[in-house]
Amino acid sequence: MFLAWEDLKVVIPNFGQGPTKRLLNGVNGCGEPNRIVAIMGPSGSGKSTLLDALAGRLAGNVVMSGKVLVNGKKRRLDFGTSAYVTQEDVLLGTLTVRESIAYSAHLRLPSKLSRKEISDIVEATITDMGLQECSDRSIGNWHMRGISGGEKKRLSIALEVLTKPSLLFLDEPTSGLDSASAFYVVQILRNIASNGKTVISSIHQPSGEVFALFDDLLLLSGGETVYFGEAKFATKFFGETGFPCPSRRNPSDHFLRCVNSDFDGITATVVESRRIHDSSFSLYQETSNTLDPLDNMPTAEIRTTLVRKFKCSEYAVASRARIQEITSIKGLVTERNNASQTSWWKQLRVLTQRSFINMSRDLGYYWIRIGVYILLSICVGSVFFNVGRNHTNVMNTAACGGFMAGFMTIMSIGGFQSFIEEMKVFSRERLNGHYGVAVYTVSNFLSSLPFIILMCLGTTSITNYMVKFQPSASHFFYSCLDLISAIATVESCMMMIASIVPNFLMGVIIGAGYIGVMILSAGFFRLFPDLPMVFWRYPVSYLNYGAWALQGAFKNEMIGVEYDSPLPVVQKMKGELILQTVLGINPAQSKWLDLGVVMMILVAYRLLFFAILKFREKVFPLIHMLYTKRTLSHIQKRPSFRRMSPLPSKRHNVHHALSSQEGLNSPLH
Ligand SMILES: Nc1ncnc2c1ncn2[C@@H]1O[C@H](COP(=O)(O)OP(=O)(O)OP(=O)(O)O)[C@@H](O)[C@H]1O
Repeated sequence: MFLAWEDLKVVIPNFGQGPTKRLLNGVNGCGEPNRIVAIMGPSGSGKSTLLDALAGRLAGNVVMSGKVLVNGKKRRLDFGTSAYVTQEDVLLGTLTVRESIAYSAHLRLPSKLSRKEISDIVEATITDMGLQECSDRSIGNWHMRGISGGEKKRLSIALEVLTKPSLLFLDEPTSGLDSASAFYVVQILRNIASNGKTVISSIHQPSGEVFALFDDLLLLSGGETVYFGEAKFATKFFGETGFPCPSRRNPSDHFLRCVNSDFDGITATVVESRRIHDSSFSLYQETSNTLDPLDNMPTAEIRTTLVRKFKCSEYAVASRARIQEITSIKGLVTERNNASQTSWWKQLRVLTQRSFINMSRDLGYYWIRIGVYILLSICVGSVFFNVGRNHTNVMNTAACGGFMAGFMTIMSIGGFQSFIEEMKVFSRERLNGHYGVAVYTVSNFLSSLPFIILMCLGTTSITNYMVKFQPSASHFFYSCLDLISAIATVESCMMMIASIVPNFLMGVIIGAGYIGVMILSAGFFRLFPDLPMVFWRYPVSYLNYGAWALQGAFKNEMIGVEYDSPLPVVQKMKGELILQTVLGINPAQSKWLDLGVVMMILVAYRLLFFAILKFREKVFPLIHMLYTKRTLSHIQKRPSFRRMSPLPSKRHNVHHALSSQEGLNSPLH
């Protein structure tokens, strides 16, 4: 796959009077099969932004213009066309290395492959990535120590290269790794590229050995190109520009040293401390001669010189010719071999199984909650022990039911961290085209169901036994089903919140707020007839899963039961009468209707969850395209934007103004 990008600009628009911040400013480049392009630059120079722009993953608040051509055509690299390995390793920590690769293989490789064939591919990938030694170890999470950082990175790459994508993006694959692990990772990229793949990777500060493995180098500083061309000629370019690389220094260190303004501060401190230290031994004069010549020149000046000289250099001419050649390639079709080729049913089965295994191994997902629920049921059971059928105990029964339902639903927030982790894995896999949104929303529900059933069976049996609610099997069955539906509803709602706010704290606040409103409005603490008419009664109590679930539970417990009466003339009071007069609930309406409504709300939440994921995927890019068009037409009118040209000469300025008009008017995303 040939990828070329021309005059790429990424800006954060400023609709006020301030300047528009440019993250990338007229960047050109290309990637070809069998070659690795290394994107280097100091921190904040725009490496990740460039990768995101090329892969079509830019954040919603930025605007991009320019051309990205895939095999000579302007097209989006969307789901499944290429693979992207993010800087952060987003993995399910409870799985082993082999399991992770195997599930990924089953999710994406063609259904027609036999188990044996898939297993052979998995084993070959493990060997290719050098993961044999840790293949049966868990990846690790908050309560489990797992594999090392380098192994995690190789696993992240393994998961993306399983389907042999033609184009691979990697965002700082060696960050946080020691030099040996970093070399190993890049060596693997070298092997991938050598098999005809195009590899584009940002990299922070590679060692000399690692640098030698790259074919092309794109050096960025402040969003501008300092050098683009063959990596081996970069040293020559720096030498010709007046900044030769000292033989003792690793070339990549030297390039970064020239363009990283952070060194100015460090250099000043080093020079000063050396002066103080050496002068005390009268050696200052001698050692100051050994200082780097770069120490005497501000980085901004070096950078400007390099950017200017590169634009007029033979290296820029050569790379422009290469880009031209690539953009004029005709007749090559874009492969979509990275998208999943597995049937819907197989994906559902594999995803449900994987999610179930993850939930069963992650203590925080359900096990801790199940433990807390059981303890709580024992406590509530002892407080309301054998509550009895005296009319004075009617409110006790109601309080016990309300407390259990309220507490059990609000505790769903306990699983929020795990919901967010799973959503992150989903987002990564979805962007790389592993499976569809529908299959995910269904599989996540199916895998959580056994745990919710176990949780509700445990608590209902303890409370029912201790409090002595109606003992018959059908009543027990109803209580259990009622609680299962209520909890599954809240869990669906939590998943939905996790899909909107990927931030733990915000998610918990929003989730708690939501459940709080639902509990308060449910008549848990105020009876239905007494709820204020507007808002709490209409519409909230009707939209509230808790109100329906509790109403059903009261009917289940009280209909058909007689309570001792406080009046001497009437011996017994029917449960139906108490329901109507004391709790304001209509006994004529079946308890199964209440249960049905809770289930409908549950389905509605799952559908909403699906709709939000779909919306993000389909409608966001459209909204973003309109936003880009509007923003570009807005900022182009501003003189401050037009004035800022990356090109130095007058001739270049005219040419650039024309070409950028063309590019800016045709936003890609
Ligand atoms: N969506 C965004 N909104 C606001 N600022 C952004 C956005 N994306 C990037 N930036 C800013 O753009 C600059 C470049 O960021 P980028 O992540 O591309 O740098 P980088 O070279 O990859 O840095 P590092 O090596 O530290 O990862 C930074 O100052 C960053 O804060």
